[in-house]
Order: sequence, then C-alpha cells, then structure tokens
Amino acid sequence: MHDVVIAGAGSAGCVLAARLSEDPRLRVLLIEAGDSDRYPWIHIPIGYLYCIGNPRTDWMYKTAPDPGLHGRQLIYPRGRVLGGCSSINGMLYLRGQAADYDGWRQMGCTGWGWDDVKPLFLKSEDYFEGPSEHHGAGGPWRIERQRLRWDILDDWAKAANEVGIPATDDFNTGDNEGVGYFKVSQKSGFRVSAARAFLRPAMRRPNLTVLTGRHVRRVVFEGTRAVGLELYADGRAEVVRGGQIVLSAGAINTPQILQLSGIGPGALLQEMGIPVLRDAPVGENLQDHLQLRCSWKVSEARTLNQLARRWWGKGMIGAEYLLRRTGPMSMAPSQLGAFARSSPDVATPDLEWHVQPLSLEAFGQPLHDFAAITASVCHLRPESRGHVRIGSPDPMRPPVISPHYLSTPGDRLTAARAIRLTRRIMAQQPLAKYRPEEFKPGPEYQSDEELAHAAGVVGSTIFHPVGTARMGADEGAVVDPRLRVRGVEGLRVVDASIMPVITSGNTNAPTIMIAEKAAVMMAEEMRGI
Ligand SMILES: Cc1cc2nc3c(=O)[nH]c(=O)nc-3n(C[C@H](O)[C@H](O)[C@H](O)COP(=O)(O)OP(=O)(O)OC[C@H]3O[C@@H](n4cnc5c(N)ncnc54)[C@H](O)[C@@H]3O)c2cc1C
Repeated sequence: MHDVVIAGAGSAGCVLAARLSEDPRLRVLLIEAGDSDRYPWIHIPIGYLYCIGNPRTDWMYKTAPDPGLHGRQLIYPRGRVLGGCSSINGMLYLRGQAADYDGWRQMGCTGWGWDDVKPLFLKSEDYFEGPSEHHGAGGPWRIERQRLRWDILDDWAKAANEVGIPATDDFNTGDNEGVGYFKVSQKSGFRVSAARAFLRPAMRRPNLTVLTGRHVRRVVFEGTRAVGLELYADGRAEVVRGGQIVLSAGAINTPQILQLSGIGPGALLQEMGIPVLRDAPVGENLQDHLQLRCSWKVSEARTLNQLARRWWGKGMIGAEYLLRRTGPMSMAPSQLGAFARSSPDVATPDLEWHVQPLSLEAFGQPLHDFAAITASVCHLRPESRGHVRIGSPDPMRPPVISPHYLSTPGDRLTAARAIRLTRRIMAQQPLAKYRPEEFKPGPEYQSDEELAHAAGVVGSTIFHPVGTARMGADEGAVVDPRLRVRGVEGLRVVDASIMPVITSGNTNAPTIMIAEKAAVMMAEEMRGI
C-alpha cells in the first residue's frame, strides 16, 4: 500500500509527487490517464500547435454553447500526458499580482497571502539571471528570456508607453503593470514542463511509482474516509489503495471525479443516480480568462503570416532552430505582454495583452496570407462564473463545461473598454509606419453595447479554467485552506481547481506554487508538526 496516491500527473501532480518522494520513507503513487511525454512536439516550443487538438496529448474537450459568445462552442484543450497542460501550454511564466494572494488571505485562506507564497515561487525557480529579491535559482524549473524579438512588437511596446503603460523587464515582482517580453519556462530553446523539471529526476527514486494510461474513475470510500482510487485501463477496472488520496486532475477533471464519487451538488448527483456522500458546490465557481482577439492588417512589416506560409520561409525557420535553437520554432504562442488598468477606478491592472506578430481566423485555423498583428486582450478578474458538471454517470464521458463568459454587465463593460484601449495603443505614432487597419473586431463596432457584442464574436478562451473546488474557511468551500476536502477524511485537492479567485495573469506558475505549498503542508502533517 502507498502512503499517498495522486490522481493526475499534470502541473500540480508532477510537483507534488516529486516533492513528497524526497522523503525516502514515503511511498508515493502517481497515476496519469495519458501517455508518457516522450513525444517530440512536446519539447520543441512551436510543437504546441501539434499537441493541441491531438488525442495523443489533449483530452479534446469542447465547451457547451455559450450565450455570452452568441452560442459558439470553443475547443477547450487540456493536456492528457505526463506534465498535463504544462506539456502543451504557451510556456509563459507569470505569477499574478501580490494583491491576488492577499485577497485569498482576506477571504479566510490563512497562509496564502503574497508574503506566504512568494518563497514557494522562488523555491521552484531556476531563473536565468540568478537569485535576487524576486527570483530563485537552483530550483528544478528553468525560466529564461525568449530567444527572439520582432520589430513590430518592439514598436507595439513603444506605442503602449505612449498611452502611459510603462516599460518593464519583469512581470513577476508582485506588481505586473507594464509592457515587455514575457519570460518562458524553457531551457536552451526547449520546453521545460512540470514533468521534465520535477517528475523525470524524481522517477529514479525507488519510493515513487508512476503509472500512465490509467483513467481514474472515482474515489473509493470506507464510510467517509477515502481509502483508494478506482482505475480503468485496457477494458478492466482495479482499485489502488493509499493512506492519503490526492486529486490533481485539473479544474475540469477533478470536479468530474469528485462528482462521480458522490461529492457534488446534491440535485445533480441524484439526477445522475449517484449516492450523495456530501452535498457540496463542486464544479461551480468556474472562472476563466476570455481573450478578445483584435487584429490589424499592416504594411511593410515582417510578420509570421508571410514567413510561415512560404516554403523558403519555413525552411529558414527550420534551419535557424536546428542551428541555433532560436527563431519562430523556439517561440511561445505570445511573445510580448502588457498589463494595465481598464479604468482609473481599478486598483491594480485588470487587463492583460498577449501580442503576436501573426493573425488567424480562429484558434486552430491557418495563418492569414497577409501581414498582420494580433493584440489579444483579456479581463484578468472576471465576475462571470460558470460550472463543470457531469452529464452522465459514465466516467468515460466528458463533463459539460459551461464558462458563462461575459455574463455580467461589469464584464461586458470591461470588454468594451479593453477593445477601446487596444485601439488607442494601435493608433499611436510608433505604429503609424505600418499603416494598421483593424479587421477584428472591425471599426463598425463603436458604442459600449456594440463593443460588448463584438467581444462575444472575437472572444476565445486563453485556457485558464480554475476555481471548481474552491478553497475557503467557510462552509460553502469545497476544500479548507490546507486543501482537505471538507466533510470527508483522507482526501485532498491539489491543482488549479482550488483557487478561490483566478489570479491576475496566466495560471501555470500559481498552480505549481499550490503544489509546492501542498507538499510542505502534507510533509508537516506526516511528521506530526
Ligand atoms: C493550450 C494551453 C496554453 C496555456 N498557456 C499557458 C501559459 O502560457 N502560461 C501559463 O501560466 N498557463 C498556461 N496555461 C494554463 C496552465 O497550463 C494550467 O493552468 C495548469 O497547467 C493547470 O495545472 P493542473 O495541475 O491544475 O492541471 P493539468 O496540468 O491539466 O493536469 C491534470 C492532469 O490530470 C490528468 N487527468 C485528468 N483526469 C484524469 C483521470 N480521470 N485519470 C487520470 N488522470 C487524469 C490529465 O491527463 C493531466 O495530466 C495554458 C493551458 C493550455 C491548455
């Protein structure tokens, strides 16, 4: 029997398994539905294009038709492989803002304020410039500068300066206001996933077992104590038992497993014929960042659209990567970033831009055949709340994902302001030489109401679902601040699901921090501290 059994070897699961197995007395079992990460497109940065929408690496989910997006369904990639989403994501390294974590603490999540969690961010890190007040070095997770720049992005940054967004070289000090190139989780031109950074070195330890290709169907209980997991592989079910059970299956699959195990909204479980062990709002409180993809045609500019469509362009890109590990093949999907406020009433930046020297009709479609730039903007602290609910008692059926984007007047107003501010940046003198012409959403949208409508037309996920097993000190929370599922024993959730409120930035580094903190708390408990 294992001391700890973890479901899901994604960003959080890899970190937790690696940290817990540092203690040779602990026997740790990590279970993953997907396959090994020995797949070249995971490691070559541009390979995310081939990992998303590929059943080898992606759960291939879709959202339910979303009223805020005028009934559109979105493809909703989730990593299904060792490393989880960290094996297919955009590699951008962003911790969020100090105010996010201070907000969690204020909500009753003792131990989760910025001063509490900052040392854990530093502990994971191997920052390319070495240790400093804000960065760690010598940790497993390598963070580097990107290995390319684009003239048009440099000019976009200058245009942002013109509207009062200051230049910054570091979005990770707790205050991310500014414009600059993102840092990435890469080493020498290759992706550094949680599997590569944390899990692979730990897999040499005799006290860590990693099983791939095993689908966790539900938690097994004796009374109200979790004692194991029911797995399914190759047409047969088996039960693995453990002293402590941890769900790290991510913000979509963790609530699914909990609901299938009888922990979830009572009415939903009854409708599905599942005996209710605990009536809890599991799967509710889904939060995500909606990116509004605004694009401009440009003249006399080098963009990826022209380069990547021509055979000689592709050849040059391939040769550059082979020889120097630089250029577009080393590229994160977004290179330049900016954080700013949508209005003077907002205390800290509530907008983030991902700026790309390319354009496409919709995510997953080919690049346009004209020169263009995309300045995708998202509202970092949306009020809209969606849900994840099982649609069937069959564990092999995907859950229903309903993000409910743009479902509050406040979110629609912020979307309108976000598009307006993006247009203001594009109208500044440093970009004038490119003669930008807006084609998405299009100049026909002008009033707040029209722009909010346009947001529903061009909006798409930026892949940050969180919050579906909310942490809190109140009775309505799914897990307590030590991440123990309330109302049962021996069961924890450690992944992006526990965030009470989404962070003001991308969610991978915060998830890795959550796993670092869980490992410290679990080790303390097991040592009887
Ligand atoms: C396309 C994409 C781009 C992104 N870009 C960025 C970015 O650039 N920067 C950033 O900070 N964030 C980014 N994110 C978000 C970030 O990667 C996630 O927030 C983070 O990885 C979530 O980690 P997690 O551990 O909660 O879940 P995951 O990493 O999803 O891990 C869950 C794991 O559990 C496994 N699993 C699920 N169900 C079962 C089951 N029933 N049985 C067994 N195993 C199961 C999954 O296969 C997976 O390996 C991106 C995400 C995506 C999808």
